Amino acid sequence: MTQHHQDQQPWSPTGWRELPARQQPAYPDKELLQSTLDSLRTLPPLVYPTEIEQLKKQMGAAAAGQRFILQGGDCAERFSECTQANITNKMKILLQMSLILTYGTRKPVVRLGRIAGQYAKPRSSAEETVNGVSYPSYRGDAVNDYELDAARRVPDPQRLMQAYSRSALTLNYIRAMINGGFADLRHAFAWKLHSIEKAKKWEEYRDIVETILDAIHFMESCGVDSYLLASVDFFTSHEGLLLEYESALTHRDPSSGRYYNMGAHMLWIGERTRQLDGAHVEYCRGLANPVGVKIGPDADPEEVIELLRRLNPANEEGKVTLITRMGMERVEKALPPLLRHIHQSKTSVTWSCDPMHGNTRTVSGGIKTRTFDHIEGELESCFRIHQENSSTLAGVHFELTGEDVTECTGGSANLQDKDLARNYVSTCDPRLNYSQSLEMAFLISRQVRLHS
Ligand SMILES: O=C[C@H](O)[C@H](O)COP(=O)(O)O
Ligand SMILES: C=C(OP(=O)(O)O)C(=O)O
Ligand SMILES: [Mn+2]
Repeated sequence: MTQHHQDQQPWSPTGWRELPARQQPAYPDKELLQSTLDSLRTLPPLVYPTEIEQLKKQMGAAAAGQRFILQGGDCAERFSECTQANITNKMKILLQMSLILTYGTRKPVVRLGRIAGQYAKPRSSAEETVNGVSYPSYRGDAVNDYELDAARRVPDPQRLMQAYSRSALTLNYIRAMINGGFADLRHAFAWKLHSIEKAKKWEEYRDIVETILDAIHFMESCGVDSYLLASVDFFTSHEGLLLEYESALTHRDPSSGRYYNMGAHMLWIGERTRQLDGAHVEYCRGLANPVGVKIGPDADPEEVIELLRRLNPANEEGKVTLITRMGMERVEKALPPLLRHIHQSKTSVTWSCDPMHGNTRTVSGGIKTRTFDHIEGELESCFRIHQENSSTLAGVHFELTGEDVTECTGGSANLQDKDLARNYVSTCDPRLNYSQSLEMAFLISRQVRLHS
């Protein structure tokens, strides 16, 4: 099969098995894997095709500058964190950020959580060594246990079923909250989090909410019905890493004949698994879902164009989002040629910036962190470079949490490396905490206004 003809070949949800698949768990118990996948295939989908199409339309509108995408959540969700408090706090920070962004940019925000399925992680190294002992690396709760115990680090297929169930439970609660009016703008003061006293930006947020509430009261007193403010669209996404799991959740929609991954509204392909002739690209090319691809600083522009042709042969708007994650230092050199080549190729792309993954540094003791100023630096460069190249940055992609964690340094509380140990909770990459996330939303609003 030649590279150029692969996209014309027939596609099936499991056709990727013919191609090399990176970052897949080596399950010792193959029979248990098969029976788990068989059960997963029979279970009801988590999302519905019309919702997926709705998101694709919104992503297309964002590419045209009519909307702005906020994609965010944990690096790795944990099964143990599938609790009311945890889900509520994540929704609170995402809703607060989206309100700040809507107000600041005057654009509707596409709310896309890294949530309800973000349970699998690609790793740089297959093993980690602690106190001279080697263990298989933790690959997310869908694969193995975080606990440092050799037996518990062995990939267990039953975890796939737990991942599906926890995703369903999480999404069920999100839907209940939204249907119940939790996202109603008139309740924007109630999205208060415990760590509010520490969030210097809360005052600024409160002023925005007061202005919005005044406007709503004015509208209502004019007789305008404001019931529409009671509900919002909220979509789910995760890295489409574990291909056996993802293909078990892929179903043909009988009314359109198209295949949808019904485990999430959007999937993305990671920087480590986006090889042109690899299994992840092959799997994703047959999906009708919007698909993201992470793009690091070493990506070859011609290869990215080929990737776009492969993933989006019909050049459908909103179908592919390129999420650049180049790092503050490398973005200046690496992004402009990519934008120019893709512009010339006339392929339709939604551009997003992940200012987290190119800015990771390890401090003594082996803790991974990211500096607020570096994150902001990449984001600002990205906005400017897009404008200089007549391109639109349609959204942002963040690892963040509503909790008061100490994982990234800087921000208004000016966390230092020495503070990281205080409340470092993430099992993989460092997330912006509640106050840093709020602050970031104001910075993004400013950038969107400056560059549109
Ligand atoms: O979340 C992204 C990757 O899984 C993560 O950055 C890899 O981390 P590692 O380099 O510690 O394996
Ligand atoms: C693995 C991730 O990112 P990347 O593929 O960009 O390294 C991630 O988003 O957690
Ligand atoms: Mn990550």
